[in-house]
Amino acid sequence: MPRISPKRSTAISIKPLLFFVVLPILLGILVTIAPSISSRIYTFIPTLLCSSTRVTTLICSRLSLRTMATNSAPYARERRIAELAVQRAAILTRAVYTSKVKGTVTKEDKSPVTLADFGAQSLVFAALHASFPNDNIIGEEDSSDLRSNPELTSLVFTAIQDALSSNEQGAAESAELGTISNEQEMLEYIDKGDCKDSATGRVWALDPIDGTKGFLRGGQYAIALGLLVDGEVKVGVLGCPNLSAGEGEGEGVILSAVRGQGAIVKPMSADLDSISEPQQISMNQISSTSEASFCEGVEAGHSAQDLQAKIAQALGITAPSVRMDSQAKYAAISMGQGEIYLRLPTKLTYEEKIWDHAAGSIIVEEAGGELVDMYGDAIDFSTGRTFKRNKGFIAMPKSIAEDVKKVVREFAVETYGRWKSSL
Ligand SMILES: Nc1ncnc2c1ncn2[C@@H]1O[C@H](COP(=O)(O)OS(=O)(=O)O)[C@@H](OP(=O)(O)O)[C@H]1O
Ligand SMILES: [Mg+2]
Repeated sequence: MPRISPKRSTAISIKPLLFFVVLPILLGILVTIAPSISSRIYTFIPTLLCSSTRVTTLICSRLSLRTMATNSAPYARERRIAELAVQRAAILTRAVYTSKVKGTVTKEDKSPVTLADFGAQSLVFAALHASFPNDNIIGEEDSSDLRSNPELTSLVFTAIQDALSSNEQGAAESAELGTISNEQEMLEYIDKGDCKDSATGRVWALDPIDGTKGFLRGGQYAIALGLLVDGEVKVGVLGCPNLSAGEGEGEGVILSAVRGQGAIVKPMSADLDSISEPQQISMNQISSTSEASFCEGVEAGHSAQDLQAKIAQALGITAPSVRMDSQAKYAAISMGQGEIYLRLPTKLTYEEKIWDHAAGSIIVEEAGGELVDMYGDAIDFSTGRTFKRNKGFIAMPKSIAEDVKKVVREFAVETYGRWKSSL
């Protein structure tokens, strides 16, 4: 039962008194003296309203001018901090890859995690906390494997200190990106990613190393960071240390996108703040599915490769699939290095993770692509840490989207039936 506060019950008891006694007296006085003052009241009230509206408008316009001066486009600051945080995390992951000790442990779900996953997560969360302390965060890792392993904890902390000292930041930048002073603080940052709700407010989703198996074998991997606002991805940043923007370009790219503003790529080693006109990226808007090449995951346990091969054949694709770990697949097709990404489930009980798609999805969409599930339905990012309304993810350029969706839907219905979410 809702409780009535004492204040509210007093208000109820004096209401009749106000209504039946005080109000008639005031009305009486007003009627008597109205002829002399009513005209003044009637002109005073609109004047008051107008001037307060003008003051409000003036304040608002001053504030928005200031905001525009420092932050010319929506989410400019979020994109910038996310890019810098991902770049700093990549310094750590690259250093761990070349060092002998990777600190690999097996998680409860049997997947590997390395000291680089923990270090990257801690660095990115320190940056988000420094710049956006009120935002929520969903992160793949937690600190439980570290808290029971002091040796690994110390290795992660050392890797973080090395990355911080080799990242040549100015004082202002390190204030924006935060630092990590001791092991306890590092563990606390790692555990900031325990948010469960992705439907309301501002929520960042991070995979500190997407494609950990790819990372370990020297293949593709990605540091993937997305910002959701009320369940919709608004900003995405993908750091792909082993991917190139094209022939003759160096290895290592950072892709980013803001909803409605297109997608861009920058060299990973660049001074990101000094790039005033970054390179826009766009998908190949081919006219027929038979011209496409398609990407899929390396691990046979992560997507139904046999079914994907049949779908490719039905689409008239003759080129062999390009197998690649991580969201580098989204990055590759967004830069026109391939056209279609197929990820159909090996079992319907597996729920795809929000951090495995948040950043990649917006980059593909802003590069002129479409991302839907295997039945052609929109992807719903509002269901928490995992996707509860979608199975099977497909991405392609808009120009061939209708044809691809039709074929994939037919195979999906035939293979899995019409899966229904329990939500
Ligand atoms: N059964 C199953 N089905 C689908 N996806 C799964 C499955 N098991 C794990 N994962 C997630 O796959 C993430 C790696 O995806 P990839 O695209 O790199 O897969 S692949 O290795 O290239 O096949 C991997 O992310 P990381 O753990 O960050 O590497 C997992 O989140
Ligand atoms: Mg991961």
